[in-house]
Parts: sequence; structure tokens; C-alpha cells
Amino acid sequence: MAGKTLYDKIWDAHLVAERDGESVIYIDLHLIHEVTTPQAFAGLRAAGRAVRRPDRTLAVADHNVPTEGQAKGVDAVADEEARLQLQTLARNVKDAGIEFFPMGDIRNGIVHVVGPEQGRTQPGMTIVCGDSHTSTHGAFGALAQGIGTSEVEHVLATQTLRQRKARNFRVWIEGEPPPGVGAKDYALAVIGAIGTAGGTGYVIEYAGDAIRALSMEGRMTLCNLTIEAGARAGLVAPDETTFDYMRGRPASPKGGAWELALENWKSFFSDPDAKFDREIRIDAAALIPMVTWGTSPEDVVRIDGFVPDPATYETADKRAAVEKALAYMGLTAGQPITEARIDRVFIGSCTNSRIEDLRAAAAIAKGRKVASHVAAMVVPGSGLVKAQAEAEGLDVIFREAGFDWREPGCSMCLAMNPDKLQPGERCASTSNRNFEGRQGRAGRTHLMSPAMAAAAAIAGHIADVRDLD
Ligand SMILES: CC(C)[C@H](C(=O)O)[C@@H](O)C(=O)O
Ligand code: SF4
Repeated sequence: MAGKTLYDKIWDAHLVAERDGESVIYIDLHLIHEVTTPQAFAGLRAAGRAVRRPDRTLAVADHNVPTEGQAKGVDAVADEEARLQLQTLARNVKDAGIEFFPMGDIRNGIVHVVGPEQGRTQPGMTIVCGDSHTSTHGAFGALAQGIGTSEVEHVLATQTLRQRKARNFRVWIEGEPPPGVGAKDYALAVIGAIGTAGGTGYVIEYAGDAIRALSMEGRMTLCNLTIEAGARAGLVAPDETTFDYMRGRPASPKGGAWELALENWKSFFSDPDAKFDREIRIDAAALIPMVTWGTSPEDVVRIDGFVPDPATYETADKRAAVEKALAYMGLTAGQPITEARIDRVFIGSCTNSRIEDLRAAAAIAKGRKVASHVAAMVVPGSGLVKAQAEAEGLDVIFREAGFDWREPGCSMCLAMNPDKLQPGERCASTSNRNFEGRQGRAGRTHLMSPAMAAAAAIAGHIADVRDLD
């Protein structure tokens, strides 16, 4: 019998029932936030059901929260819909006895930053959240999937999820990356290579020495963006880097339980003879920093590259799509991407708001100044990341350089709170989506790494971080 992949192993360990190809799997951890849960709780209540495992559920407030004045509390949130969602979540979790880090609590932050930080996210687990970027948690070798609101209700009620098993896809990333290249560039390179539908129907496991060399923060960035390649989840097998990160977290196993957990976690890897349905290889040594030029995460270009010319595409559909994207983005075919002058910079989001991301951006910002026409902001992923950054003096570096230093939340990753682009504004952003209107109506988003976003802030246009003097 052929060996098993990491995905197969986690799947098999959680399989409750199977019929006609459809399965029921047990869910170890259910993360919830204010946007995708009100209807689910209302549905439960209407059906007279209780939350099955409040102890395996954790709630945060992240999408709607303002990134200034959080100490004033939820009742002071200006937007009525946001305020109502935040108040509803607080009531629902209280009624159900679910642990909740409300806005202003130092442990609160973006759900995909908080789960790992608290040690709630653990290797070998099944994790769900009514949020597409749940794939982030795959960095720990957990099967972590985004689910819809009706599935949120199903998980709240039963602690299980119904689904069909996906296929196995392995992405090898090998070689020594050049300076300035990291996890965000790997992710953009993968999406650029396979497209936003390239991962459809698959769970992607990342393997290779360049993956082994990544920190947990880097692995989270990569798994976070896996959803933008269309895959159901991303995975990295746990190793010493993972275990080091887990050690001593509030919810990590302690004492004898730690040894037992370690032994279990170490069994989660793909067997050498496991069969993958698809595999690709990326040479990390051949990469340079990557940015997006268009309105899809697959619209990727090397920083020494040019805005594409619609005429060079094969199909009429594609030519029309590229023309539309260029018009929306206010770019001209054939111009160097570094000519794009920016108005705003956003360093944050569940892709890149962890301590290592902030350190990378601060290393570039240090002793330099944000260009006078640029408004730049740094939004830590959680209160604990913010506190850590402040303990390291990163806030001072950012402020002295002219960045705004904010309180945690999803912020300008999506236009669901006061942090938004104005129509026509161009933003260098460390987030994960560049769709039309994503950061505000008619706003223009270029995705890139924290170091590259900081470099753009200083240069005032999209810039190669390696060229800064
Ligand atoms: C609001 C939420 C449902 C949404 C998601 O699922 O991804 C958001 O987090 C996003 O990034 O667009
Ligand atoms: S930071 Fe952005 S991508 Fe992440 S959960 Fe929030 S809105 Fe979604």
C-alpha cells in the first residue's frame, strides 16, 4: 500500500463517517469572528440547539474594529452595522460560554494571528473558521479550512463538518533565496505560476529546503495566500521550528502532556512513498521580489518587470480582461512597474502583520522618511504583536519615519472599517487581495512583502527594496 500524505493522515485521524464519497470529519478548533457568525447563532437559536463544544471554539473581533480609539469600547464604534455585529458577537459568545477576546483586550487581533499566537492552533488538528484565510493555520501542519456561514452553524451544533475529500498537490520550493526574497514572494510566484484556479480541488502541501528554512511567520504568510491559488488549504509539515514556536504558548500542552503532544505531532508528515496528484517545483534562487500589477492575485510581475501589454495575450477574453485591469489600475502597457507612483501604504493583514513582518518593514524604515506625498500605516495583527513591537522599539522607528502606528484589526485589508482608500488612490499593501474595490471604492492595490511596502513608502513609488540607498 502506498504511503499517506500529510493531508491523508490528518483526514483519516478525523474521519467520523463516510458515505458515497461524502464524509463527516471531526473539528478540533472552531475560530469565529463578528462577520460570519450572527446568522449562524440565530439559526442555532431558532432550532433550539446549543453550541456543542464551546471549549473548542474561540472568538475575536477583527474585521469591523476601528484601529484607533479601541479603549473607548464597542459602543463607541461609529458605524452602526459594525457596532451591531460586534455587540451581537459579544452577546452570542457570552450566552454560549465561548472564550472571547473583545476589542481592546491585548489578546485580541486578527483571527489568523490570534489562534497561533495563543497556541490554540496545533499540528495535526482540523481547524475551521467562517473566513477564507483560515488556510493560514496550515503552517502548523493543521488541516485548516475556510467555511461558509451555514457550515459555521453546522460546526457550532455538531463539532463536525460534511465535505468531500480534496486531492493532494505538492509545491516544492528549493534553493537559497536571494536577499530581499521571502515567503510573500514565494506565494506570489506560486499564484503567478498556477493561477487563481490552479489549486482548485486540492490541498497544497509545501515542501523543500526553502520551506524548512522559513520561520513560522513565513510559513503562515505562504499558507495564508494558498487560498488565492484556489486551493482548499495549505500545509507545511511540522518540524523543530514549529515545536519551538509552540513551546510555552498559553494553550500549548504543558508538562507530561507536552511530551505526548510532541510524539503525536511528529507523526504528521507525508510518507516518502506517498502519492500526490500534482507536483510543481519553484527555484527560490531564481526569484526576485514580486508585486502585483492588476486586480487579481495572479497578476504578478517581478520588480524589474513591466506592466503587461494586452496584445501579447492569446485569447480575446484574456486581452479584454488585461485591458480592463490596466484601465482600473491606471497603468500603461509596457511601463516599468517601478514607475507606479503610490499614495498610500498598508502594512498589516493576516498575511503580514506578525512580529517578523513588522521587523522586516522596520529594518527598511529605520533612519529613513516616508515620501511626503504618501500616507503610510502599520497595523499590528494583534495586541500582543503590538506590545512586542513596542518593547522592541519598532513603533518609534515607524513613527520617526512618518508611518502611522495603529491598533490591531483587519484594517485596510478590506473596506469594512474606517481604514479605506479614496477613489483612485494607489496603495502598496502587504495584504492578500487586490480585487476591484477591495481596499475602498475605486482604490488600487499592489500586493507585496512588508520590506517592499516599506521601500515603496520611502521611495514614493513601487520600488525594489534592494535598490534603497
Ligand atoms: C469577511 C470574511 C468573510 C472574508 C473572508 O472570508 O475572507 C474576509 O476575511 C476577506 O478577507 O475577504
Ligand atoms: S486581514 Fe484581511 S484577509 Fe485577513 S481575515 Fe481580515 S479581512 Fe480577511
